[in-house]
Amino acid sequence: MLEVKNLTFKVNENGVERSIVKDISFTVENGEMLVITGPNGGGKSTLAKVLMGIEKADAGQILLDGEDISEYDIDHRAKAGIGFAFQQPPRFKGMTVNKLLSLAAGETLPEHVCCKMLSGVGLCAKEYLNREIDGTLSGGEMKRLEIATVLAKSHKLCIFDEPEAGIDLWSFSMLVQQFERIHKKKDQMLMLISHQERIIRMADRIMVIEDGTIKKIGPREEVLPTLLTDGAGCACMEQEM
Ligand SMILES: Nc1ncnc2c1ncn2[C@@H]1O[C@H](COP(=O)(O)OP(=O)(O)OP(=O)(O)O)[C@@H](O)[C@H]1O
Repeated sequence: MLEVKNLTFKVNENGVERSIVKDISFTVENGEMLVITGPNGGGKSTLAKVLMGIEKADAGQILLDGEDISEYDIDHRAKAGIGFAFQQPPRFKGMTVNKLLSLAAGETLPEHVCCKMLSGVGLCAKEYLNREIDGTLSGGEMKRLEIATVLAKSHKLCIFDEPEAGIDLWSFSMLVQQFERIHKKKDQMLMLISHQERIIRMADRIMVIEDGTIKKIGPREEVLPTLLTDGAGCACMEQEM
């Protein structure tokens, strides 16, 4: 279970302090899929970064299965069980796709396992397995590789920030299937930040973040209809792909 208590994150812009995440508290139950949505600039990605340890909270507490991880750095949080896409996968000479997947999994993966992972995110394994992670990969290919690295091993909590961004319809469908598969097993918590109706519809609970605060949180059946009718909700939700 993830418990987030009174989380606050501020930035200093030209000497003026601004709260981007304002005293946010919520929980994610074991096996639950929480989808976070809301208008652009509301603070969703920042919240994710604070949870991952990329940004340091100014106040508040984060507990993962009762363990206080608030002061942990990124590596320590990853070890504690938080999985998230590499924002910038390592791009040094010799880092191939299969090496990256093995790195993410924490063990040397046999080729057939890497192939399965790549197919799962819509990448044709044969073409990618030995390819170097460099500037020749397209944005959509990189995004899917990032997602494959998160899925490479089981975590207590997986965080995906707009997994739909920049990927084609076919790959998006494959991703949705991956999320459904993980969700069905109920052994990992999933936190997905998304504007996509198809992803929002998979949620057990939906949390709407606006202006750094939780505007709504509740079961899908309760919150989804309000997104469809609410002005702000409509603005933040993209049509089904
Ligand atoms: N380090 C920073 N310094 C200054 N402002 C920041 C910083 N990080 C985020 N912001 C601002 O905080 C606000 C929230 O940004 P964030 O990326 O978290 O929003 P979001 O809800 O994920 O938006 P979107 O739906 O567009 O992805 C924005 O106004 C952004 O410009």
